[in-house]
Amino acid sequence: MEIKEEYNANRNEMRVRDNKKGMMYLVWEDLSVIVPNYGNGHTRRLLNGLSGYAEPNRIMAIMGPSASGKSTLLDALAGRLSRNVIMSGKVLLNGKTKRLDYGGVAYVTQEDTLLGTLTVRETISYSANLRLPATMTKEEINNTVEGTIMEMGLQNCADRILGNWHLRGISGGEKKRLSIALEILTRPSLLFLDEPTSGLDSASAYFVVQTLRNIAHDGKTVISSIHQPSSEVFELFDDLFLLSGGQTIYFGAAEKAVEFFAKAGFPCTSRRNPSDHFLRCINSDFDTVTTTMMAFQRTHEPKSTASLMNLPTATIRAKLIEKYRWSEYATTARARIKEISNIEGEDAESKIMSQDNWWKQLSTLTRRSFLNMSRDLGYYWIRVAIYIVLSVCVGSVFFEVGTSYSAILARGACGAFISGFMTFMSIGGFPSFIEEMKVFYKERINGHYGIAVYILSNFLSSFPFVAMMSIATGTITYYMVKFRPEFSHLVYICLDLIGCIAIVESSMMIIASLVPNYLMGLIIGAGYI
Ligand SMILES: Nc1ncnc2c1ncn2[C@@H]1O[C@H](COP(=O)(O)OP(=O)(O)OP(=O)(O)O)[C@@H](O)[C@H]1O
Repeated sequence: MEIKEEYNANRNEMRVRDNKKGMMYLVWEDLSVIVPNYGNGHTRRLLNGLSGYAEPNRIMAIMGPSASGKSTLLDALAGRLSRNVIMSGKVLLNGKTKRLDYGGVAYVTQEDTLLGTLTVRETISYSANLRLPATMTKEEINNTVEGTIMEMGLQNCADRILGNWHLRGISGGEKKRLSIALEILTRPSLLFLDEPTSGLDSASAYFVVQTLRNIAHDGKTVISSIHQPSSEVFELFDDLFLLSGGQTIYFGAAEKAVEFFAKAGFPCTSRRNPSDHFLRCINSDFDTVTTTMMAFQRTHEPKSTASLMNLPTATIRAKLIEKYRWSEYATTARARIKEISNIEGEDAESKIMSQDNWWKQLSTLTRRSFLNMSRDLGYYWIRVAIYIVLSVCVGSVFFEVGTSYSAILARGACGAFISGFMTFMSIGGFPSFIEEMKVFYKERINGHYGIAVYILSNFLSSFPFVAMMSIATGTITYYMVKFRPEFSHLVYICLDLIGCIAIVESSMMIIASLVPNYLMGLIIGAGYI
């Protein structure tokens, strides 16, 4: 109870601060996205001349059949389109043309990118320490973390690990709620969500959208794509953008969508879920199947739907597009777009500029990375064991290699073995490393921290493991083989030096097993620079 009260007090404080920062009005006009080289030199249109707006205190649903362009629209608005597509048209934030890769904007992706070795509470806590203002005290941060856990209904799994490819952890729905929790933690002024309710049961979906609605009605702008919401969930949305094949079927107040469909000649019966009805009218993916099923369906469907069955969906879709274009809803939307385009809000604070707590970020990332490495068996522990076994093997084969003539060849072979085996084994850390890279990429694109902080934190967190592996393997091999240069023979001096170099090199190669971390960080970093 106490935590909840303190959490609310913190939230009120953040609310006042955020309101000072200003609200976010987003407008897009004649927005098109094309793929120029879509096989055989064809061009494919993913979005076709879309116009709309999103304003504070409202939550918008982007709905449409699969592959209708919902994620592409969200990506276009959030400035996250992939490089192989071309965007045209205008996207204005508070009346200005800008990329949205700066402060106050958060994006919850469809895929949950999380570190499987951490618990729910740890994940939220590290994220809070990375992103909440440096002025907040430890207690305030803890209260915010606990409050967010409660808000997303994650109390029961707060201390369970998330799980990854070899560890069973929390469920998919809990992961989804955690991904949302991470983004709402800082109460962003503009929040994009790509299918936040996928994988959730109907009650969880309702509570999640209810929370998003509360956030929106707190002066924030929330835009979310959603697949088939229940009627209760649908009612929570203020605005609706209905898409099909990258074209606008309807844009306006969600409660008026049913009226639009009725006026267009495709009414939804009172007992039918409106979102089901809309999708049924505009999903033309199965038109050929529909034709063969028509006869069967006409006898089984409710009356209003049966009337739809007489037309192929592509025809219904084309009619709706045309009706919307000349409707009062489109006229109202155009007028509001014009109004909002002229609203001059405050600039969003740059994320890069807001990174005033560099040291805090470095220590948080280092601790998180160290915890991840130490908990993930595959990252270092298994390799430490294998390296030690391998050095004992190599040491036994070349045990006290001696100074005879045949020892010349043996020394050469030993050097080759050491560097070969050890280098090869460095690949073992890759799966864990790839998981971490995905998290880094997501956090980097969301502007949580800079590349330099990430690379440095990686170096610091992996240093104890590298030192342990190098010392263990290098020492074992050196003492078993007994590379001690015989100063009377030049050949031995050379070979032993090479052997020693090989041991050093193998240690370096173990360090090189970390190099991917640095290299990838640098490569990605170079991409950003
Ligand atoms: N970068 C890209 N290059 C080529 N095709 C793309 C690209 N991005 C999206 N597409 C295509 O555009 C279409 C729309 O994709 P999008 O992910 O926006 O659909 P969606 O409505 O979000 O679908 P779903 O509900 O299934 O997630 C798909 O056919 C997809 O293959």
